[in-house]
Amino acid sequence: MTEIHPEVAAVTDRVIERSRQTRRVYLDLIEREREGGVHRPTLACGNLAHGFAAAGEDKAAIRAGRSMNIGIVTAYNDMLSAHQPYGRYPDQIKVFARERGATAQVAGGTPAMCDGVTQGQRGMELSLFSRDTIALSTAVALSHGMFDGTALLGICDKIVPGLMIGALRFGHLPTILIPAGPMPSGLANKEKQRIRQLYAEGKVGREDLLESEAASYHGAGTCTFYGTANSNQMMMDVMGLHMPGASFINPGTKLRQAVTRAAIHRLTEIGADGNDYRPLGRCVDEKAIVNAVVGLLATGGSTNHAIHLPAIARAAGIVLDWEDFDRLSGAVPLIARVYPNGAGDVNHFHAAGGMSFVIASLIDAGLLHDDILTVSGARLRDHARDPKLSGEELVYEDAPERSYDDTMLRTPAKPFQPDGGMRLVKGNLGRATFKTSAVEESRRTIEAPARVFSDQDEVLKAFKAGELERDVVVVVRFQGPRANGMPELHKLTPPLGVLQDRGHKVALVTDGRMSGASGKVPAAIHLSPEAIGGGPIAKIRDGDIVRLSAPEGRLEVLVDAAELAAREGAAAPPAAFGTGRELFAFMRHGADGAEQGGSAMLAAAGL
Ligand SMILES: O=C(O)[C@H](O)[C@@H](O)[C@H](O)[C@H](O)COP(=O)(O)O
Ligand code: SF4
Repeated sequence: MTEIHPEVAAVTDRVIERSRQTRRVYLDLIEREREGGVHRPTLACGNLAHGFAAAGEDKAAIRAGRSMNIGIVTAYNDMLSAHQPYGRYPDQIKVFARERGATAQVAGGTPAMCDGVTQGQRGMELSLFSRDTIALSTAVALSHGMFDGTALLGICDKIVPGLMIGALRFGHLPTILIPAGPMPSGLANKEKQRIRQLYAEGKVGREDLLESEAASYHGAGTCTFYGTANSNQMMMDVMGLHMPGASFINPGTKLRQAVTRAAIHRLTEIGADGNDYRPLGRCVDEKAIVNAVVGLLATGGSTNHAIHLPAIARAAGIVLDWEDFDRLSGAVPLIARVYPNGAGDVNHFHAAGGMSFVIASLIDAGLLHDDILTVSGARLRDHARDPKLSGEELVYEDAPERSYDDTMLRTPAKPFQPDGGMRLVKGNLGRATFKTSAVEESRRTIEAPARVFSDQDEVLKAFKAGELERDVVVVVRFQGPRANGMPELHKLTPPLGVLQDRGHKVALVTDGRMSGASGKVPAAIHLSPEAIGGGPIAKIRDGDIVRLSAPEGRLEVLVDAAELAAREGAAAPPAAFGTGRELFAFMRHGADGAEQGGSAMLAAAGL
């Protein structure tokens, strides 16, 4: 087995050391929950009878309590193309559970926001907090205490993080993630992006744009860009929380169903009453969390995980910060280019070798921890195998030695770039995330006059009015968790991309977020401290020179320190009403920083 890379080992030790106290508290909690928590055998008759009243053919087995009862937590809805296939999963899962003498019940559902539907709309201001709403819904579902194992049905952006945060508070239960897979490839993402830029320039009309979008997002399954949803799949793979090869099999295929079936069968084998107990809270340890960061950096994954991963880690008593990301980014090379970091999409990535290639390459280079507690029972290296059907039977084959497509995949020895796709930039404005994997090298240092906004729609208006036709650092503030819920500002990508393509030096600096599908425009995002509460971003004025540089790890406004300190910060826009945003005011008021996960829920819980 390859020695673990010294920097990966050092960061892992740093996380273990920093988390020692909180991790101890967490492990004690899940031990108490296992020993004395709310369980079917300890429920009163009235409780139990309510729990199995509608269980039909499973009633006797649930009542007897001699086999695993799986709690399904499902984020099914028709809004997310990725989650639409889940509508039929619970009935299938019940059949698969019965095949192993177990039972399954839908413990509860969670909301799931499609960021594609809300992108650029008011709903996006609920997006980040929908993650914590999902965590709360997961806790409500599992609080019934009827279950000995958990199956989580969720794929997209905040849904996997929310399900994980909620399920980790029931971390004494064995838990498996059940993906549904990407939609088949439609219109190429780069062509979609080209039509969007033409529309932003007024060169094509709404009908042409809609036609292009509908050809790209054309069916059931996850969107095929490598955004937050597909980054979630990769992370669950390298954390060992999926069955091997589960992530990128298309929905509605026999192979997809076979892997789901194998996942449920496996779940019935890792319960507390068996001889291979694998509780979620022990699977998600410091090594698994570091693996998720390494996988994210090596594949150019979504910047949103700079926010979600610290939140997931906190739920397991683990403290992860942006220095960890930055130090790992210096050691972990970029070995995959999937749109927006390249031309191909996740279907092409999967066909080119996909996660088998990534897991094998990173473990063999000592960059991933191989010795983690996987749900499959195998070492992580053995997850680098491809699921196939032999007749009706699921078999795993060694990934073929591929003359892999090196426009999509490279080995760590010959990477696309020597360092991972995500850097920490800091200076007199605070700390921010800068994703470099989709930004041309020549654009990773930008110094230009600022043009300051407090609203993304104002940026679009200024673009349309021709006010941005120059070298410019667009500063959009009051977009942090406590201001307006930290929406993604992905709608700014096409106009800023147009300016960039016209030869201007362009960058974005914001305390908000971008989509995992954003890419080509250099951006310092998640800037902390945010404008609300006095972050220096509130003091930047039109014309100030702002410099951001990924190679230098710096983000600065070039204004004399005394002058900057003497400036009054801009006033925050009024709190938003409408589209339900007022209902989330308590989450805005209590949210902590993006680096901690931007969560009022975790902050108030003392986690
Ligand atoms: O972080 C992400 O991956 C995004 O939130 C993604 O889920 C979102 O839906 C994008 O908006 C889709 O991309 P388009 O908006 O470009 O279609
Ligand atoms: S990937 Fe984004 S746009 Fe696609 S279904 Fe998921 S949330 Fe919606």
